[in-house]
Amino acid sequence: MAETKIPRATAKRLPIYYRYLNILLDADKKRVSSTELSEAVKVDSATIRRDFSYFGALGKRGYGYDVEKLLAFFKKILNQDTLTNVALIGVGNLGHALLNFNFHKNSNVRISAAFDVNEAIANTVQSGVPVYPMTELKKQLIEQQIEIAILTVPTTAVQHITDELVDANVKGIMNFTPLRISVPDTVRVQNVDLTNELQTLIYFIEHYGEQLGDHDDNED
Ligand SMILES: NC(=O)c1ccc[n+]([C@@H]2O[C@H](COP(=O)([O-])OP(=O)(O)OC[C@H]3O[C@@H](n4cnc5c(N)ncnc54)[C@H](O)[C@@H]3O)[C@@H](O)[C@H]2O)c1
Repeated sequence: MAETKIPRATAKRLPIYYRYLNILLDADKKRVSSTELSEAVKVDSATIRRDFSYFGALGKRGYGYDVEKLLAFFKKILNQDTLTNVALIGVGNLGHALLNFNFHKNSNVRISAAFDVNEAIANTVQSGVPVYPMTELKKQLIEQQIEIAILTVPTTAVQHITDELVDANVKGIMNFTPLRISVPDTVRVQNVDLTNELQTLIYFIEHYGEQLGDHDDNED
């Protein structure tokens, strides 16, 4: 099951389904139809059925989906039962904001170590997270078995740091810098660019105006 290859757009929707299913469980709901789910998460029901179909037939015709079963299933797929420790590199404006936020509500992910070249911030604790000097990067990542890193450093430093992360066996990088980084095939990069997202939003509003629905995601 873990090896199922799913489209990126489907993967991006899984946490949305997961969050809503938790709400249903808290409300003691035993089952949910794809139409109900569709209205709640603002994804059309055909897409939901197709997304779920990548994992085999999970629902029953005329019955819908069993909330508990579906939740258990997503929990496993999304690794919700294991805590994932993440490193943050660059404790500046954006880094501080992320440390402060630290994915509280999504308790299976947390930033457990931060790194910065600035001596004034290295060897301090920020929002409950230890900040290490860059000289300790590889040692700490390996010791703490951290395989995911968030990059919030200036663009000038980003490729060099990426190479160090790769050398420390990091498997996934969330890149907040506007620069596209080079990594080997074994490493996955997720770029986050707020300017792009805003520009896309402005484009859609200017070109499609009132035809817009609630879509918040690109299709595959
Ligand atoms: N993706 C987005 O939506 C978004 C939004 C804002 C900022 N950014 C980007 O995020 C990055 C950080 O922005 P910021 O406003 O927090 O910058 P900042 O200058 O406030 O912080 C950068 C931090 O990185 C540290 N740093 C510098 N060189 C380093 C190195 N070689 N190794 C380790 N740490 C190093 C600095 O000491 C500083 O603490 C920039 O690349 C910026 O373009 C992205």
